[in-house]
Amino acid sequence: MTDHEELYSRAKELKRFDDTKTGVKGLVDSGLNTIPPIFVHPPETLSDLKPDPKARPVSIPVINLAGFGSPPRRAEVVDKVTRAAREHGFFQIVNHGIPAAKLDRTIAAVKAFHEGPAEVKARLYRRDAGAGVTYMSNVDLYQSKAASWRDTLTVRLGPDPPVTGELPEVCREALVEWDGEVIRLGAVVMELLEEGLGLRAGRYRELTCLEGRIMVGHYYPRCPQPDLTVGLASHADPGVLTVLLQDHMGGLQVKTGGQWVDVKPVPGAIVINVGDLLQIMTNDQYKSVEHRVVANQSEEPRVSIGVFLNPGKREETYGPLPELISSNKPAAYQQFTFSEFMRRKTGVKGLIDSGITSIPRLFHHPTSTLSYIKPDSKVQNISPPVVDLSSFDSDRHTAIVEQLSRAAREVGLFHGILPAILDRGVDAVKAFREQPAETKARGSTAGIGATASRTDWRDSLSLRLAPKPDQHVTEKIPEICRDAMEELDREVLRLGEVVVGLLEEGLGLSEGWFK
Ligand SMILES: O=C(O)CCC(=O)C(=O)O
Ligand SMILES: [Fe+2]
Repeated sequence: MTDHEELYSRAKELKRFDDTKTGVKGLVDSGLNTIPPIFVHPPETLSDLKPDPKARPVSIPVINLAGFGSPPRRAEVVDKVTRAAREHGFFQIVNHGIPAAKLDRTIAAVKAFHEGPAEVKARLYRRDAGAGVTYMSNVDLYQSKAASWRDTLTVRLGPDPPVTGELPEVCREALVEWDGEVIRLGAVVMELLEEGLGLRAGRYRELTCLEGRIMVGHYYPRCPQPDLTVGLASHADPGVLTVLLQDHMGGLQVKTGGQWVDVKPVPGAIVINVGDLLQIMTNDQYKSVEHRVVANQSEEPRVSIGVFLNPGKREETYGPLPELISSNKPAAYQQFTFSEFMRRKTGVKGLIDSGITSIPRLFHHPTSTLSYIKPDSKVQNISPPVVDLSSFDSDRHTAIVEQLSRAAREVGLFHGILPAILDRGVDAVKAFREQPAETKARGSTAGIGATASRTDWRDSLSLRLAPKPDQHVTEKIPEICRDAMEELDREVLRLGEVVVGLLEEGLGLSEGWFK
């Protein structure tokens, strides 16, 4: 299969899976023993899943909140919470005041939804970011390189409270109650975290940090090939703080000190982690760290419920708090609005336009990738050959075939030249990118992909032009670049035929062999 055919068949498989509206649980219920190829992760992800024999014993702190309200214990608790947020960005809390029975009830309610009637779930199955309640498998199904073994119920809880009637009946009461507990607990933790930085009490409240809440109820069914996929790919949470309730199954891992560490389930504990925005607001004092969930290999499904606490005022500007900036610690980030930060569809350009001077953590690549990018001093300066195709049907023909074959064998890269059309194509794509964010958001697939595992410094406008471009498709091309894109497509096809013909000749193949 060519790369293009492979992409095309993958897209069809994704759509087919999505259209079942029964998620990964539906696959498991159908009794399969191998996972579909769309779930197989690339080798670099899979090799990183294996336990590291050189790993040092590190554990994520479990902090006892008992007595945190009164002076002698308070300082101790503040110290522990602050230290954990600085070192690991993750900690668990016990004796937080929420009875164990309520934790169990919340988990059971989400489990009951996932294990409930397929029709109820199918009715909520939609990829509509604006909807209050949605059920789907893999929020980034069409953006990620590989799908993960997990289904999710998502509920928008704030700033506007959900229309409770939209919540599935089986978990309605439990989730509304859980939201109340998270608001109370989120405030306790934010107060401890701000006290540890010497901030004035209630600073987070002024910044509406707990008002924009999104709840995700994840369901990780048994995976028949847990070595080939993951439950949730490595990512950092974009918001301020995440309050996470996990059941007793385990599988959540955090990257700390360069190694993956299990967040072991502790009865009655709640997991707290720092999000990107809190790292930014604290000017890098608290860390938002990468975490992931391995695929569940047990018969019993794993259930977890995360609540992401985000600012309610999305148009307010956020950035390092002035109290945390000094000449020793200059601002590591500029101010930007939360919607600028979160609105996937404004893409990287949206971030640049908002005036950032350092790139948000979510764009940082691991050092293992970055070391490849450094120039290698031992390598000579080689650049892809430029082959001049003008008058290729004249006496230069043999020389051109020779040059192209050599370029394809040695470097695999070269280009023919169509200067005017190339320039028009490039200008058209630029014109598209410079349009107002709303225009682009309408049809664009560009994204900053905050939930994707890694993010690159690029936005893309993708147009599916083959195998059969038709009127319907071309009409969808944004008008501002439609003519130039169509012209470029025609030229690329023409050039492709010429180059392939010359390559066939260079290899001694019959004319039309590739076709
Ligand atoms: O399922 C879990 O334990 C982790 C969930 C998570 O990290 C998330 O939803 O962002
Ligand atoms: Fe997360």
